Amino acid sequence: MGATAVTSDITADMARNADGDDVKVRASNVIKTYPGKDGLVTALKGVSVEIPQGEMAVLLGPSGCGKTTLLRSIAGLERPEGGEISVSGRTVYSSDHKVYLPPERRAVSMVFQSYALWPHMTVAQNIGYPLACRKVAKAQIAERVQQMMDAVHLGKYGHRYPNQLSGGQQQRVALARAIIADADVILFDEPLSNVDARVREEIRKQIIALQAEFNFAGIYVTHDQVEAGAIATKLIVMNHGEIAQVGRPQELYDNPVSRYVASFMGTTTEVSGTATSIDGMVALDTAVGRVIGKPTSAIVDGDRAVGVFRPEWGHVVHEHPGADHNVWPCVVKLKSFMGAHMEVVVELRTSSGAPVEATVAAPRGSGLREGQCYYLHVPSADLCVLPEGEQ
Ligand SMILES: Nc1ncnc2c1ncn2[C@@H]1O[C@H](COP(=O)(O)OP(=O)(O)OP(=O)(O)O)[C@@H](O)[C@H]1O
Repeated sequence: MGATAVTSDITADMARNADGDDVKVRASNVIKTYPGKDGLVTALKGVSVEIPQGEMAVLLGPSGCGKTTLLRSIAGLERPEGGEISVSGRTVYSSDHKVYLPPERRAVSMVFQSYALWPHMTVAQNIGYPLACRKVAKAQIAERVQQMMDAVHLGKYGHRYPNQLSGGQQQRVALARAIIADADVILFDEPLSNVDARVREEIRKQIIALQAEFNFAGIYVTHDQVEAGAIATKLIVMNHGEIAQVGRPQELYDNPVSRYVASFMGTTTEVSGTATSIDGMVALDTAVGRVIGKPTSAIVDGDRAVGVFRPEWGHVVHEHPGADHNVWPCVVKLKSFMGAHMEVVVELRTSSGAPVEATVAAPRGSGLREGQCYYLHVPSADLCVLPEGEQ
């Protein structure tokens, strides 16, 4: 990293947002490029995020969308070309004011995918290391280490070395080490991708419990939508170095503002058409007839748009349900057993003759048969209408 100009201001007011939250990380208009084979690659195109105390922000998106670059820029492991980053109200990076604080001066802890434990140190020594660096008294370190080992259920493993632990246990040591330092902010770089599914779920629950106990602000990178939904209080979906949408996981699932976010958050069926607005709702003229839904992004009359719904928003029924909108005759093409429910693919009749397929979740025992005719009903209050745009 280049020369280090250090001027940082700390003010309590800077850390409050308009809602009065104590903002622990604020990134404003962060730009980062890398040299690529065919010129510069812009990994972050002016990204802004705000993470208050006690929130777990999850950066979610496909490979290459810029999640790790944003996390590493906040940690100080990457140096952006533009924008501003503050941690607990202190400017740690500013392109305008030529501020760059190195990682060790940013009051952030980090948990890596690779655990990054010292192999020659015991579990207790690894966990106590941040306190030993600060020259905390030995008796106090021993007490805090025991407390942290108990918190991550490794109370009896203090004397072991990392190579005598499973991957999941090693990651719990790394977690304890990150938390013992009392950092306001803990950054998690895909911490669970090296552990198996069962252990992953266990550690995920432990991270949630530890955050409730220690009240740090977390930023967590993953490309696993299920993991993101389970752990996030604030989900940040990224796309090509930009933020596509921010909100609680359920908001993004129920009210995506783009087809990209809709499909990234889970299975969708899409029906495209031309929009006309009616009383706050939008009607689409489509190949399956009129589709009515709620606009979750700005749509004006005449726009090309898509009606989007999730499997569990649709109902495949034997008799016409009597609703005025969004009822279509259909034929069941395929039924798959999914454990808690059946996934049913139905084909809808269209004016053009080209079939439209929809995926619907049906209760087990609903008696649907492949090849038989039914009605598909999607309540208009659930169905989202989104700009056709790019996916
Ligand atoms: N050190 C580097 N040198 C050159 N290009 C890089 C470097 N690091 C990242 N990039 C590029 O920047 C873009 C964003 O990468 P980044 O690693 O932040 O994405 P990501 O969303 O974290 O992906 P993944 O989930 O695969 O880790 C990609 O196009 C990547 O190829």
